[in-house]
Amino acid sequence: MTVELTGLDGKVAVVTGAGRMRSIGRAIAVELARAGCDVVITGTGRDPSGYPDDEQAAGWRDIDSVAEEVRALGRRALPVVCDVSDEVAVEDLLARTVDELGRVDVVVNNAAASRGGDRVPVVDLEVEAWDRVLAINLRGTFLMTRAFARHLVVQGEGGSIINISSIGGKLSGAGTAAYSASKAGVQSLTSSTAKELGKHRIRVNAICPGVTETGRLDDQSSETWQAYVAANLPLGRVGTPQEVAYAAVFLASDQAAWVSGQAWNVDGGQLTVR
Ligand SMILES: NC(=O)c1ccc[n+]([C@@H]2O[C@H](COP(=O)([O-])OP(=O)(O)OC[C@H]3O[C@@H](n4cnc5c(N)ncnc54)[C@H](O)[C@@H]3O)[C@@H](O)[C@H]2O)c1
Ligand SMILES: O=C(O)C(=O)C[C@H](O)[C@H](O)CO
Repeated sequence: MTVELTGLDGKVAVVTGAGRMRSIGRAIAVELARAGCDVVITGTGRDPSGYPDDEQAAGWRDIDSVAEEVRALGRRALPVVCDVSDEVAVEDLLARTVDELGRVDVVVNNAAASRGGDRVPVVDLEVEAWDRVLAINLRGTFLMTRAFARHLVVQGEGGSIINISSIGGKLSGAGTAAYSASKAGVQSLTSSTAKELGKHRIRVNAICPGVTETGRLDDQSSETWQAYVAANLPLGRVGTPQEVAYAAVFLASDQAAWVSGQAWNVDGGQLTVR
């Protein structure tokens, strides 16, 4: 017997932070399109906080290529520049989605940043770095959830909100305080909103990826990396963006109709039940 994932044909999905080729957001956008969704792909083209790095600019670079991949699968694609930490930009994103694609069914809050807060102990952490990471990862997920959940409630046909957290939100490491706190906050927000929105048949879940092979891993030296993998990953390898995307497609589908409020580790077995 084959279990076919259903309920996504002709639905509209929004995936934030999907404007890079080697990324989890791009893989989710493509797999949702393959499952039948039209997809709004968002990325940033600027850094509103003026933080000195190219993390935001790079988030827009490949957005048209990702949109082309979605169209090649026979689905509509709408690429939009949107900084998820900006309330007005998020409201504009909702308006454009509904104007141009007519509805919303699936929202994937994937956009995130860590730079400035990476490998910095709390005693050395700049307030600006803390604020920036929390603004994008947690405030951004809140703003997106609030705007799109309001619409889903009025639309009246249920929906699925999927928040990309991290195992780092469950297993806070030294030097990752801002990022880990933001991802733990995303899990807490997932729990609250799942309880509030269940009566509208809106399901809210988090996915907690472990180390996944995206552009973010480019600066890992191979020796350190092999040692990390050997010590921490029972399956002996890091994950692929597509493997995280499969979990997102399942959570978006009708086959996950009774799954809500969960924070699902997709991590090669790094975190296990206690
Ligand atoms: N790669 C991993 O090992 C890993 C592990 C666990 C969790 N995650 C999570 O998976 C998600 C995707 O990560 P990725 O590895 O594909 O990295 P990524 O950096 O390619 O993806 C994050 C995207 O968010 C975008 N972004 C940053 N600030 C934004 C803003 N203000 N508004 C809108 N978009 C913004 C970035 O430009 C980027 O395109 C993130 O939530 C990340 O925390 C990744
Ligand atoms: O969230 C990320 O970017 C990760 O790579 C998750 C890490 O595996 C986790 O923080 C390790 O403790």
